[in-house]
Amino acid sequence: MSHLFSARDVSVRFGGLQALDKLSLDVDEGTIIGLIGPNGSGKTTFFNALTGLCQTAGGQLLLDGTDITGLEPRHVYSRGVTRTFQRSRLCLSLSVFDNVVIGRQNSLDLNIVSNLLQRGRFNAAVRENHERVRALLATFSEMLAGRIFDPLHSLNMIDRRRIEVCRALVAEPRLLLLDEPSAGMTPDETHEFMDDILKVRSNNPRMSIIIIEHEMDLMRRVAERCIVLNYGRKVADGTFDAVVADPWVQEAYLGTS
Ligand SMILES: Nc1ncnc2c1ncn2[C@@H]1O[C@H](COP(=O)(O)OP(=O)(O)OP(=O)(O)O)[C@@H](O)[C@H]1O
Repeated sequence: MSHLFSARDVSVRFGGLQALDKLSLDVDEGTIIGLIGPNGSGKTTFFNALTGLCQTAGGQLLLDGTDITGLEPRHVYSRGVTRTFQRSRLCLSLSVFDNVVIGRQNSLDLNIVSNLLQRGRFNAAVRENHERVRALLATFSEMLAGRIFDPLHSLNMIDRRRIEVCRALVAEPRLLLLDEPSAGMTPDETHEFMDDILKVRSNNPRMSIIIIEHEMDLMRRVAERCIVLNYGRKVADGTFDAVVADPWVQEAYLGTS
């Protein structure tokens, strides 16, 4: 069976540290995969390797069977892999609209001269982008959509996270990578955010999502499959219930054995 994405024996080294050690995993179209593991187990490194932000020392990253190993981040992005970051990369002084629309940079004409000369085309592009961003914000709430031109710094934590997700979604990815999206949220906000992810999923049934999370309730609710890393190696792969029942996972990660 062909997979949307596959990692084959992917290794990453930082000097003497083996951050990923022959990691192999498959992601099918339209699935949500949870990636869990202790701090420093290589989860973010995997996202960085996949999005071209760090070099691999071996192995292959395949998107639809095409080797994307070593591609520059913008080329991975234009092939339909987008992401959020553990630490926010939003620009607080810009508007919500600006922060989201920058995710469509591949389709924006940023040439001032051509935009001045072709005002009709420019205005149509602005209208189209406005409608697209507004519709995305409305996925989360009409209230957020109504704040499209507010400065980002006026939004609370959960709405900022939603903006990061919208920025990753605006390019209509095939594979969305979410790196600890609930970090810094209260339990109530985390609960709301779970509903958000499920909404995103039902609006984009063919898109696949890999989500790194320490919040186990969130994983239980949204992830169809969980993969557990430890010291850069895959140590478990299965449904949430199967993975958390694994004695190794209980002892090493959940501390409940
Ligand atoms: N750029 C880098 N240079 C050197 N070492 C790095 C670099 N990036 C990550 N590491 C190391 O690689 C290992 C894996 O880090 P990584 O951030 O992928 O872990 P993680 O599972 O995402 O952890 P966390 O849950 O804390 O975010 C860690 O030991 C980390 O210190």
